[in-house]
Amino acid sequence: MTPLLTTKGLSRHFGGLRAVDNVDFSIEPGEIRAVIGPNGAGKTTFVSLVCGRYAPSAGTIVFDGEDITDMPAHLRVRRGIAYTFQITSVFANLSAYENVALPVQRTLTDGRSRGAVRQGAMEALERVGLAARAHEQAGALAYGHQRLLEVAMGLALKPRLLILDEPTQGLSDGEIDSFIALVREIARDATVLLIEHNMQVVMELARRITVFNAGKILAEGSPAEIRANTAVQEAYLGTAQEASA
Ligand SMILES: Nc1ncnc2c1ncn2[C@@H]1O[C@H](COP(=O)(O)OP(=O)(O)OP(=O)(O)O)[C@@H](O)[C@H]1O
Repeated sequence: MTPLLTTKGLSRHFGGLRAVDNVDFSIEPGEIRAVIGPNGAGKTTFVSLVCGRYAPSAGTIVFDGEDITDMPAHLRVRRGIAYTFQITSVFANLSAYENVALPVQRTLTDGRSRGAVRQGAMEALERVGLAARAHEQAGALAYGHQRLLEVAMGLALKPRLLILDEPTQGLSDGEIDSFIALVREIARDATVLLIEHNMQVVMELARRITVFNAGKILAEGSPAEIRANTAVQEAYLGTAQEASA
């Protein structure tokens, strides 16, 4: 199968720091891929390069056969790459509906008809279970609902690749279970790249896991392979266990 996204030798330096260092990565269409690794490993920087928020210091990015290395972020959105931020980024003073209507408008090239905006926005809110709260002010929603609203904002772009950066951070156990079901549903027609610290979410959702450490890919494999990998245990799972002990 032809990969949906491939990076070759992708690097981003901040002064002397190699935040992302010579990364060769690829993801197949329809996959749910988890990206894990200790704090500061370079995960957010890596996906920021993919979505065009940062320019790489070196390397190439190919999306669906097209070299997008130098493409501005808004054109990558048009190609189907959507990114939801690590930190809640909803517009607090707008309604849930208005938050989702904005990205819907970005996808419409046909004069932004009100009917099409409404349909796209309501569809995205329904998928995350927020349709009944469409007219509530986003800033007044519960934290878990704000995170779901962000996912709806990503879905409103009708992405082919949806990048979720720590989407379950701050969610309750019940909300995490619903979130797992939601990502499975999203993956029926999109590829999902998920940066995630919660290992239960990672192990349940991902077919393959990519482990970052110090800007490089330390390991890649199935959940079982990653669990059994001693280098990963030392670099990440070990510290995670210590942290939760
Ligand atoms: N804009 C920036 N300027 C300077 N250094 C940066 C910048 N963005 C990230 N870094 C540094 O790059 C390294 C990688 O950071 P990054 O946020 O990509 O890691 P991460 O794996 O996403 O971590 P976390 O799990 O904590 O989100 C860190 O040392 C970070 O301090």
